[in-house]
Amino acid sequence: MTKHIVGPVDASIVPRFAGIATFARLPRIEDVDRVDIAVVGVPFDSGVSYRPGARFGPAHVREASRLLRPYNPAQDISPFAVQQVADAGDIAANPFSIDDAVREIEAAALELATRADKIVTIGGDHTIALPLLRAVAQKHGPVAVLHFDAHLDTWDTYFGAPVTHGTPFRRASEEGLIDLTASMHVGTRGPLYSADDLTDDTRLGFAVVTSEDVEERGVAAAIDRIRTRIGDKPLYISIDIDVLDPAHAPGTGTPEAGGLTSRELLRMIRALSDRNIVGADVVEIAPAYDHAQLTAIAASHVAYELISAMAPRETHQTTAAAES
Ligand SMILES: N=C(N)NCCCC(=O)O
Ligand SMILES: [Zn+2]
Ligand SMILES: [Zn+2]
Repeated sequence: MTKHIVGPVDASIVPRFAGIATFARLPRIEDVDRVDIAVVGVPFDSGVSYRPGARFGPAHVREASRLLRPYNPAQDISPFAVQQVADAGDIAANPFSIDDAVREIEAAALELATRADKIVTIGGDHTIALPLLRAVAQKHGPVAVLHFDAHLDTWDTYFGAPVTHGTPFRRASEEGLIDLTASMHVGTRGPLYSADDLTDDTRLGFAVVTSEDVEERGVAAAIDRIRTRIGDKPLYISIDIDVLDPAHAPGTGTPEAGGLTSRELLRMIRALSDRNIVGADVVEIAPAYDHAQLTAIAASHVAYELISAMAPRETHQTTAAAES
């Protein structure tokens, strides 16, 4: 029996600049029966250490995602036709209490997981990866984490606060949410507090492909290291948009020079389409510092490649029904 899949609004019938923005003009979750992938926003940025504004990231990425088209030639897949993808709106997270917000995000992600097989989250600052990983680990156990970021985000505390956007992977490691034999940071660079930041991170168990490694040895070598490291483990991909060079993604809270190009990042995600991706986030998009939607366009393509990489390959592709 063919499953009925509701695809994006057809841009040849309703201009793509018309209508309320859902991600990629997909249906809202309320408008479909079953969901393979839910795209959900987490407009929360109370965990930032520098520039605020990522709370406006989800709306900004949705706005910039209007131009995405249904067929992805780079992965030879129509990601919205072979699986039901829907926009689940935003999680309401308390902006005045990080503790409350983190509880609310975990609870909302668990609730959403009863309706959707997989969740792709648009942030929000990187604090949100902690409650998202708590929810994912309840379903899958400890997951391999592939973390694209300029920063390690395994620092301990800021001003004594343990849950911030610089600490999610330290807390998640301590809580046993991460399979540390199969996890790695990609694209790290820039000034640190001390050399201990690196040794602490290595002691936790993460492997690292730095931004300099990508430049020196090339993207193909980076992809080899990533694929070997994650193997066939359940994989959670967390992408801080500041992994991109500020030239490619200026709209972010803690930019660092010398980063990846969007082309390099998209290629690395495409190389994961045969892996068991169980969830993903794209975080730290801060529109107040963006120009010409540069950062949001990059983030929307990153999310599109993630959704494409998650798509089932064995299913025969059908054309998505255009519904508005
Ligand atoms: N997760 C992001 N984007 N940044 C962490 C930066 C922490 C710091 O201020 O040192
Ligand atoms: Zn970062
Ligand atoms: Zn980060």
